[in-house]
Amino acid sequence: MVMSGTPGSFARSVLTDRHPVLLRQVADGHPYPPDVRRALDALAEETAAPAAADATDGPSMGPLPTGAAFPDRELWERWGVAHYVGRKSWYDVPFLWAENWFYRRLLAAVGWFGPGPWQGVDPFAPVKRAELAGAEVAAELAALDGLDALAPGERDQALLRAALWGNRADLGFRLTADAGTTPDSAASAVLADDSPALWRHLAAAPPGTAAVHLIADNAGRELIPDLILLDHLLNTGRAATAVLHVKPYPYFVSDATTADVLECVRRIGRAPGRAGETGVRLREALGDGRLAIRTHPFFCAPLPYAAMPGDLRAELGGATVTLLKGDLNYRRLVGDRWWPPTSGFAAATAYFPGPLAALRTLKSDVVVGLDAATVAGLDADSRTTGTSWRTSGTYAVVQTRT
Ligand SMILES: O=P(O)(O)OC[C@@]1(O)O[C@H](CO)[C@@H](O)[C@@H]1O
Repeated sequence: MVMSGTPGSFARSVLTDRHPVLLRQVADGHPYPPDVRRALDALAEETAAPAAADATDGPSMGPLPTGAAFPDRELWERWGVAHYVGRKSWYDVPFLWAENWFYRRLLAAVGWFGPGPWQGVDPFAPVKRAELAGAEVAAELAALDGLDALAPGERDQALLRAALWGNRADLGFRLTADAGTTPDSAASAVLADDSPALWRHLAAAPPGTAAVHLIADNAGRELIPDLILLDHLLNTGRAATAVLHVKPYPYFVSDATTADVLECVRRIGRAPGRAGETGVRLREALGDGRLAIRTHPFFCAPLPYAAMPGDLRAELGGATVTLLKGDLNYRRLVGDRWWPPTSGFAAATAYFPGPLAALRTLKSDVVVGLDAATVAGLDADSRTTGTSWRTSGTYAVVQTRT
């Protein structure tokens, strides 16, 4: 199990380096009143790094307020709140637990669940909005015009790759990315690429039957290529229906919510050329139900997908394929554990209720399904550069179990 406070680990650095920066960014993002600012400061203090770099003690994880501000209490109780909250230090719990409770507490601090005037105001909206208005998004949408020049197979692959590398545009990752950790495009590589198997699997579905589910990760520059990929699958008949699973509330900085889906569809539709046409089709597909949005609460659980509840299991079990986007979904898919990187992907995901494909850039320590020679080469490179190949965002995987 990856723990939150292991000395020198990536997980610990998320708590000690990334979370304080994020709390400051949230406080600066909206003109929050003094009580919200005090609550954010209190969360920063409670979660601050222990004085010694190898210590895992410190204040225990604090509770949420009672009553209306904690409408999801029952769920969190089911997810294990009694084991950790009020009992364990932030640095002495599973990494997944620490991160998820942190984001849930952050939402409480800013009044997301209300009641009150800040109810439903996304604390991450300012950064999400800035990204959507940026030049990168405009350029990526304009690049769609070039797709006409490609052969159909190349077009498929270009759109899949866009969705894959879109995962690099994670606003949480960029909170602490610096010159030493900014992904180097020239060195980027897909370390395991099962995309041919994914395309074969989709082609094998009887015409007009395929249901493609996509468990989304980040909004903005990741969600746009995800939506474009889903439109492409619908438009070319490889999917009869598509289901987009997003978070029920703002989470992990830039994770997509329903509001973000609508913003992205609007942004795509406002673009000239092919992108604009895609935006029109996406609106139609949402309107006629070929593209559905789901917001299952389990997507905000501090647990691996092996623990998914029966209703979600049944829904994903009916998918022709489920595409899982991003790093956090990958951690939850294989279990947040120190797997040897050469462990089998199929074995780690055998419990999953249907065919699946993980599209993920590597931004945390967990990985499976790599060959030994690749791992040896990457380890040697990391020793030379001092930057871990597992967390730099330089590498990616497309792994399937069909
Ligand atoms: O899931 P994503 O957006 O690809 O990545 C999220 C991430 O960068 O943020 C978390 C740390 O804050 C980790 O789970 C992971 O490394």
